[in-house]
Amino acid sequence: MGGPGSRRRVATGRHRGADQSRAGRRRKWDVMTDREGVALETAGLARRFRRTWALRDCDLRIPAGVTCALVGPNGAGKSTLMMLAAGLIAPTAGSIRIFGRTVEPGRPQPDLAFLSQQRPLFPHFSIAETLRFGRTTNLRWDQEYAQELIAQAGLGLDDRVGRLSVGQRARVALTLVLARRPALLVLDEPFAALDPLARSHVMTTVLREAAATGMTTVLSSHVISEIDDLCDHLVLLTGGRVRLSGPIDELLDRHRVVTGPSAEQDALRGRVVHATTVGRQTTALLAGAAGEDARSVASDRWGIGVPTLDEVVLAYLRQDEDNAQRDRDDWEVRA
Ligand SMILES: Nc1ncnc2c1ncn2[C@@H]1O[C@H](COP(=O)(O)OP(=O)(O)OP(=O)(O)O)[C@@H](O)[C@H]1O
Repeated sequence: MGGPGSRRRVATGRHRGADQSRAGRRRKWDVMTDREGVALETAGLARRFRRTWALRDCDLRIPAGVTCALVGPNGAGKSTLMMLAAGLIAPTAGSIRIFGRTVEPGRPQPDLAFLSQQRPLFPHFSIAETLRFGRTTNLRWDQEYAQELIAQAGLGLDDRVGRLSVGQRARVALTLVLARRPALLVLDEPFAALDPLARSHVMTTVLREAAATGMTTVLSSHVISEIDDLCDHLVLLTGGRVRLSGPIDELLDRHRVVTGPSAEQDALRGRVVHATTVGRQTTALLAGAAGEDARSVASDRWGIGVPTLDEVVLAYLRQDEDNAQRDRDDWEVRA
């Protein structure tokens, strides 16, 4: 298990200078965009669909330049947050700002490019026609880069979109958003339905762009192992609320996973996010416990380690599940 210090994410400084010539060429697209500071900020953001609150009390800050994973179970509000950021729907309450500018629903946002889960493309268009469509419908468009990405994908401009594989279509759809040179790229489940090779191509393309230009990326996914290598920032949504948010290294450092005798687990009380007991052994995720600090609540009979991202996310999801079950039981007792 690597400690927090050993985690070095690909999207960070190490690869920033990877392709200086390309970075230089791209600087013209940085105009009018503050890539320092905060990329996305929400205050009391909420969205209701009829009687369902898809998102509530959402106060978030995603710094510029990070690659941020938006995770959470089905129906947690991930797509809703992304659509609010893209200005495709209006908030019921609160506000959302992209690089300091309040998002006004329906107004174009040249700094942001959003790719929805459906990856909308016209099947009867050739790739050349698809790129032409991109050029005419976007305020900012880098045709040279679009063609470069299509060539990298091994595709021809005459290829018909309707005859492409799911993975190839994903790369055309990604080209359409990247050629807009966004300062903030928002991808809703970009790896869904992709085989491992196609997934890796999509990841590499996004990382290269982020490394060369400092682009901020927010992407949703259900597969933690997928985002673990790719992202340096995490937002966990459950039931329309932000459950965890921050740099992944810091989140891991604020938790410890402990394994020890279940007879002693009362000593951990107050720190446990979630515990699982099998036989006489308990494994628990402790919050707010870094290094020696965890030793103050767990005796020498407990093993203490830095959790994986998977362990942290799962513990919070299980805690929510347990709380929901407890609420249901309370209702039944009262009824
Ligand atoms: N257009 C809509 N009309 C009614 N309810 C909606 C609409 N869009 C979303 N919802 C509801 O809002 C909640 C959040 O949905 P959302 O799609 O944002 O979740 P999600 O985290 O993206 O889920 P998934 O991982 O399944 O894509 C759900 O309860 C969903 O049913």
